[in-house]
Amino acid sequence: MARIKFDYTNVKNFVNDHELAQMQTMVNTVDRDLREGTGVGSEMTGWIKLPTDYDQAEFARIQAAAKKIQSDSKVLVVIGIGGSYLGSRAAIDFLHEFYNNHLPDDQREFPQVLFAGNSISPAYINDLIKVIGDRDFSVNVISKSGTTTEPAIAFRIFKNLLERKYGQEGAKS
Ligand SMILES: O=P(O)(O)OC[C@H]1O[C@](O)(CO)[C@@H](O)[C@@H]1O
Repeated sequence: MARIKFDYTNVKNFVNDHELAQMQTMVNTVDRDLREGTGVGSEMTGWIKLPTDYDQAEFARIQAAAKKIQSDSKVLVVIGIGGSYLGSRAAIDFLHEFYNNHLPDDQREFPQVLFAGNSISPAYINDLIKVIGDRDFSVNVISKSGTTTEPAIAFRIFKNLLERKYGQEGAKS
């Protein structure tokens, strides 16, 4: 795995060597706790092994779904609130140029990604539906519990729109 290098050369004008050495002890302890799962809250650190230890079959299913959406949709509506949508938003933000989402369809390599389900504003949903227009769209619902009110409302609205546009069976694929 590629290693991340921390270049603190410029910090040396402000922080003395002995201060950095003191911090090293703390860094070593935290590093060991994270790697060995011995620290407080270690049950929440499964993400550390994600780059190498993950469900490969599930990953393949996600990649196949992404390819299908890229081939048949101009818009992907990501429904979720809080941590359940900010992960995808962060990944999209760091992988794309800033205004990628605002480019015309023929200048974007991937579908426009729009977000829903993070409020109960009917105006927001109406505006979003207007932006989608008559373009083909897909929906990705992200919810750990499946019971959160805001995404549950958005899911019902977009499920209805998908069924009206593609029929009950077509809406599922
Ligand atoms: O993923 P769920 O179950 O819809 O829950 C969403 C909630 O979970 C959190 O992501 C974390 O508690 C909140 O920010 C958000 O309101």
